[in-house]
Amino acid sequence: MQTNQENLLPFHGNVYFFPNFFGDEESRELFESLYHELHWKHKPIKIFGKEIMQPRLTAFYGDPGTSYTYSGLQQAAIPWHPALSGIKRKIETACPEPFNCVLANLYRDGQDSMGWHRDNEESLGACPTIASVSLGASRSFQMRDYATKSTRLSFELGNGSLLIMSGETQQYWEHQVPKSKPISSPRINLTFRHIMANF
Ligand SMILES: O=C(O)CCC(=O)C(=O)O
Ligand SMILES: [Fe+2]
Repeated sequence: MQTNQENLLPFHGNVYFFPNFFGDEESRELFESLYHELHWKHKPIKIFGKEIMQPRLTAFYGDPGTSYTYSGLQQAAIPWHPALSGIKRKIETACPEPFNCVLANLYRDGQDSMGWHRDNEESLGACPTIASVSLGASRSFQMRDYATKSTRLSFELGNGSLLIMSGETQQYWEHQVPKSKPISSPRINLTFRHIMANF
């Protein structure tokens, strides 16, 4: 990705952060329409062969024929919601990538979370660019070196922020959104991705 932004990773990969990519008012309106209009589902994932419910709700949107498999869960894309395609167009001004889908996560409150993982599915290619938009409650997004589990970084992903991960990030770094007891309001996160054909 071409940008004048500072790379926030110290080595192996690139992370760029735009704290106010969407204005407060616009972000609040987007949150309301996505919260009420996306087809949120509570789905299981397979971990070591065992099915467990994800600690959050999800929805997967994208171009016709796009499907995404992760942690034993296959999802076919629902056709773009107009609010999601509007957000995608705006992101593409900062990050001109051919995104063809978006995985939406709804963290209902601070009890919802996402554990340590890498977005390194083969269908994303070797060096995927992932654009992550946050709306609603602010949550911390932590990263650490995958091999050593050290060099921890933490970013506060507030309402209207955009975080872009690119280059070797998904090979060398893992990330999570930990639980946060005091948070009682919801957060929506949208990760725009490009899934290659034939997966
Ligand atoms: O909620 C977030 O900020 C992260 C979401 C994420 O890591 C993912 O969808 O793979
Ligand atoms: Fe992720």
